[in-house]
Amino acid sequence: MFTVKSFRYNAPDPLPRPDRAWPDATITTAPRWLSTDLRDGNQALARPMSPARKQAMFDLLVSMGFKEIEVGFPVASKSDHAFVRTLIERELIPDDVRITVLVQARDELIMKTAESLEGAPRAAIHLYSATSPFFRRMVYGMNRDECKDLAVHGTRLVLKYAERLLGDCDLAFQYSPEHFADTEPDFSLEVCEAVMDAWQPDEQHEIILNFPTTVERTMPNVFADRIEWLHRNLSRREHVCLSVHPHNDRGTGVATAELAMLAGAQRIEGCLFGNGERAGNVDLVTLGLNLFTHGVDPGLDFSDLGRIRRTVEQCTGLPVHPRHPYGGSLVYTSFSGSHQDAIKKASDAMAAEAEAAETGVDRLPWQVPYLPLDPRDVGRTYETLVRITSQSGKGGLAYVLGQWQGLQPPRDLLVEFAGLVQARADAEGGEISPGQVLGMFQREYVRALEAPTFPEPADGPVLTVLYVDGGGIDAVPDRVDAVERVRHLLTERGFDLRAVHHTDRSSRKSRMDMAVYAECQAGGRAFWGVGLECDIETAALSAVCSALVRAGAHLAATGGGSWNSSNEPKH
Ligand SMILES: CC(=O)SCCNC(=O)CCNC(=O)[C@H](O)C(C)(C)COP(=O)(O)OP(=O)(O)OC[C@H]1O[C@@H](n2cnc3c(N)ncnc32)[C@H](O)[C@@H]1OP(=O)(O)O
Ligand SMILES: CC(C)C(=O)C(=O)O
Repeated sequence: MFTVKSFRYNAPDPLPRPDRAWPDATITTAPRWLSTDLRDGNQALARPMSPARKQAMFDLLVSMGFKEIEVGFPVASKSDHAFVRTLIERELIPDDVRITVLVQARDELIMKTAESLEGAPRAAIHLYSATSPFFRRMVYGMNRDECKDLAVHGTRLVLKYAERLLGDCDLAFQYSPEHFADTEPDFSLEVCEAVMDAWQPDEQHEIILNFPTTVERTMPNVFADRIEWLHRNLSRREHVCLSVHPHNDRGTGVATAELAMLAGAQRIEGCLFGNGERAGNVDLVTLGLNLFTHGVDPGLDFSDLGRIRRTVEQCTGLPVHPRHPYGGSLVYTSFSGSHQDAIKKASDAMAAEAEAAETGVDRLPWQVPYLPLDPRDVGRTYETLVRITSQSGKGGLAYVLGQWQGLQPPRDLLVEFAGLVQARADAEGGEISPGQVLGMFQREYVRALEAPTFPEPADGPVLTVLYVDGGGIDAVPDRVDAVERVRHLLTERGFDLRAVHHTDRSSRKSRMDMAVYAECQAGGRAFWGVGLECDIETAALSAVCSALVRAGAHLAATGGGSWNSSNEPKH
């Protein structure tokens, strides 16, 4: 039985903050980003990245615009060390990019780490030591002072080896009190102050103080309170870059990072698509595109998110979840009818607005419901926007028919067709692909007219309405004439044609590409037929023929009567 174990687990104490200001703040600029895909991400893989994959990841990060890239833990393995050396010796680090390497506060390790950076034009050493009471007691066996001394000692060692080995390098320094979120706030501050006393940050030498959740155990607001408290209480604040390193154990890494920014964090460390230890590091794709969708420049290029996803999947060997925010294969796809209907209507409305304003849709504010952004802004197409299942309705079918064939069937036809598609989807239980939708539409409504052959209309159905949609009819100045020609043609043949409509904005592309939808009433219900032909007359005849044949077949099958369906034309 699953029982609550409050003796084992409890919420960390919040920091009393009666004067918190972050809830009223807004994010107006992007933070500095550090990608730790090649370090925290890589160390969490069952099969760490090969040199080629590391290089592909590095190239991707550079191409996206990352300026700070943690490239490994050089003393952890030969391959981490070799990768750092390759980047330096082959001069693969762009001038505006700083690589970072991680190391523990241990003499031998810091020396080797500094050695690994020899020849680098610019780099950062990232020193970490744990500060939480758990860790002090269970792992280090240290009291607070000893734990603080460990961090200070490590900082002095970085200074010592930097001076000895890295004189020509523009070297930055970063310190992380590991398990910060589980550490007493006053102790975190005390350790950071002591580290700063050793590093002596000034205008020329900032210090990056990086606060990790390490294991996410607090709610984002509790973390934000801590960050705001540090932001206000750290000395030498103008020389400190306040950085955060959220993990995602509670599934709130993104919220933690965003609230931390409100609270004063200037830099975020994370991984693309949230790779990293356990439930991952904070996802930089989501964070960046959250900014983008609020109109804030993330400073990172997400214009080809498909390429980013494929590269990350190849490098890590981990698939991105289909529902992953912004990048998942399904996140711009809607299956349910009312969503599809709204997407179709809003897309059409935006296209009309753009046309009226003589501008592109991409110049208008995004106003399509159920879609967080225009998929084209991240290099995704509209093709998979709408997928048809038993949850779909006429709006979705209108979208598919419009998108794939430029067809704009009238509403009543769509209502009928939706019934047919839904019956099939219900029976088969799966998705009906666009190809299947088009095939069903073709088989059901469209009949090629090899010769202008007709069933006799005499004692049968009444042809009520025609909808004409064609590039030709829109393009030619005599479009009224064209419609009149059709009316004449059909009435001459004895059809009682009640109305002819034509589309205002044709989606058919060429003059030779006409769509005509004909409705006839028979046996108390409507039957639709569609003609897709090169000229309006043939398309109209074809549509009428199809509607009549369908009506005739139905009446015959239901015993509702029939009419003379001779194939001989009247004329
Ligand atoms: C939250 C994070 O992601 S931190 C990054 C974690 N990444 C890694 O651990 C990958 C790289 N690390 C390694 O490959 C190895 O741990 C090495 C190469 C650095 C060291 O290996 P080993 O000497 O065999 O040590 P091992 O990892 O088993 O034990 C760690 C020792 O370092 C101490 N230690 C752990 N963290 C730190 C630290 N930040 N600063 C100083 N000492 C530390 C431990 O207390 C332990 O001490 P002990 O030898 O007295 O028991
Ligand atoms: C080294 C630090 C920043 C870390 O990875 C963590 O605490 O999660």
